[in-house]
Order: sequence, then structure tokens, then C-alpha cells
Amino acid sequence: MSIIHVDHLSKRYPVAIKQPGLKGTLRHFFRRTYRYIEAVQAISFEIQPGEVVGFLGPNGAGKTTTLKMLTGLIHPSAGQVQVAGYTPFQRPVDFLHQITLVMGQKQQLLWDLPAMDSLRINAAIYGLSDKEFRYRVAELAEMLALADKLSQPVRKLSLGERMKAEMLAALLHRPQILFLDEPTLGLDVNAQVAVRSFLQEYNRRYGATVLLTSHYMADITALCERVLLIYQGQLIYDGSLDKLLEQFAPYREVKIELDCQVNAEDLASYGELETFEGCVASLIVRREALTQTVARLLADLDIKDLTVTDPPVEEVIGRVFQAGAIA
Ligand SMILES: Nc1ncnc2c1ncn2[C@@H]1O[C@H](COP(=O)(O)OP(=O)(O)OP(=O)(O)O)[C@@H](O)[C@H]1O
Repeated sequence: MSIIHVDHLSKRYPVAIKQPGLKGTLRHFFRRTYRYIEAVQAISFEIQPGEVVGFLGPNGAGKTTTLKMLTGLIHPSAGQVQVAGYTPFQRPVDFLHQITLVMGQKQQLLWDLPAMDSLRINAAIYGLSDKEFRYRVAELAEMLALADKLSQPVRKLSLGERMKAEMLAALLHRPQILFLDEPTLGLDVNAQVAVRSFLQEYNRRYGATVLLTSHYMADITALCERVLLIYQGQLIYDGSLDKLLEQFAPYREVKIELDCQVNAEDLASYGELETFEGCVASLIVRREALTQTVARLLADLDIKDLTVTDPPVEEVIGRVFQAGAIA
């Protein structure tokens, strides 16, 4: 049975329109007019317990709005949503014990206090015993390699350490469902890798369900087999990342270093010759013809080195959003 059930969920934001100048201000004060933004439009999906799903879309596509509806921060305008059997916007206490929302651009830890003090507050809110508190902090701090950082004021932590401490605070009550909105935002590559590995380990250890937005494709490729693509408020893809890449990147790049006797015309018979400089050539080959083409290249030519690369995932997803739909 699915742990997240979303059925034709929509959110429409009213935005007051104000004309410029004093007249506009007075009119705005007495008689407001509104326009409406259809931020999320009738999206439907199911997520099973333990799944890690990437939620992708360009800026303003409706990702944060969806996460806010799933965590009960805002009411949907229409549609149904059930998370762990609860209706999120009713915010029942049992529901709040099962979920967490981490937003990369927001922080819950108190700036001037050591993270440990904020953790104690969270422990009190969630009713953890002292023993549970110590055990969980020790366990998570070890997983996050953060143990010696919890006693210094949060403002003195590096961005990566602060994000890990935020993660610790958000997971202290051991939620089963994690909503993560850009959890690696602004982190350097090492810190991104550390947060990713931690999430993998948390998911493995507790069988937690994760719905994750990120503009860093490395987060998505490392963590998510399945992705949801949202574009202008509409869900345009729900399926495996591999299938999406196959569909939108039907080509591979084959780079070869060879004996310079070969001329460009000969090489063009193996695929689309993208570049040929010195003794290094780059060929674009359709995925389905890849094995056969590589075999022919190796048999026919004196090849010193050969590499096959996929186009970057960013580029492929960008292409999907440019098209605005999945064919
Ligand atoms: N409180 C609000 N009032 C009015 N419009 C809003 C509000 N919050 C978001 N919007 C609008 O709703 C649309 C979706 O915004 P949302 O923040 O959900 O997008 P997003 O996919 O999370 O974008 P980003 O990747 O930039 O964070 C945008 O057009 C945004 O301007």
C-alpha cells in the first residue's frame, strides 16, 4: 500500500493586484482585485514505503508548493492527499511524528546557541526520553561525522556542517517520511557527497521514504531511481530516471584516439563525426547501434584508446523542460 497518495492535487494562489501611485494604493485599500497563479494543477502520484523519489522541475514549477501541501503547511485548493494515512493539513500530532521537512534555504537551529541546545528543544517537543535523546544524537552524529561540532554555536559552523546539523535536528524524532527541498543547496562537492551518503544510509537503515528536490543532478542520480517531473504546475513524467534518459538521450558519444592514417570521411561511416582534431575523434552514435559500432571500430581501425560517455543528465533534463512535455 502506498505511503503517499496524491490525487488531482491543485494549488491556486490569489495575488492582489495594485496599480502604482496614491490612487492605486487607495483603491487597493478599499477594493482589492486579484489575479490567480495556478501553481500546481491536478497532479496525481503514489509513492511506496522506502522509495527515494526525485522531484524535478525548473524554477517556479510548483515543487515547494507541492511539498508544502504534502507536509500540511498549506491547504490544497482542490484534490486529495494522504501521507501515511493522514490528511496533512489537519496536522495531527501522530502525523507530525512521522514526517520531516528540510528546506535547504531555511534553518531551524538557533544561530547563537550550540546545535545541542536546539536538539534538546526538539527532543522535548517530540517527547523523547533522555536515554533516547542521547542514543539518537550519538547515532546520527556518528553517521554525519558531526560529533565534535554539536557543542559550538551554530554561527561558527561551516555551511556543510550546519546543513548536517540541520539534518540531525530534522531527523531526531526518527521520521519515516522525509521531504527534502534542496538539501544540498550551496554546499561544496565534498559536503554534497557527505549529505547524499548520509541520506542513503538513513534510507537503508530505517526504510524511510524520501521525496527530494534538487537542482544538483548528482543528488538525483546518486539517490533516486524514480523521478517525478513537474513543469508549469503539471506532472509531465513519473517513472524511472534511466528510461527518461534513454528516451531523451538516444545518443552516446564515442571518443577514440587512433592511428592518424584514417581520414574524416572514413570515420563518418561509423557515426556522426562531431570533432576530429590531431588523432582524437568524437563520434555521436545511436544507443541501439553502440555495441555494433564499437565492435566495428575496434576491428577496422588501429585504436589506442576508446571511451563512451552519456550526455550530462542536466542537459537531458533541460531538454525535456525546453520541450515542455514528454512525447
Ligand atoms: N505564497 C505565494 N503566493 C503567490 N504565489 C506563489 C506563492 N508561493 C509560490 N508562488 C508561485 O507559485 C509558483 C510555484 O512556486 P514554487 O515555489 O512551488 O516553485 P518551485 O518549483 O519550488 O521553484 P524553485 O525551484 O524556484 O524553488 C511560482 O510561480 C511562484 O511564484
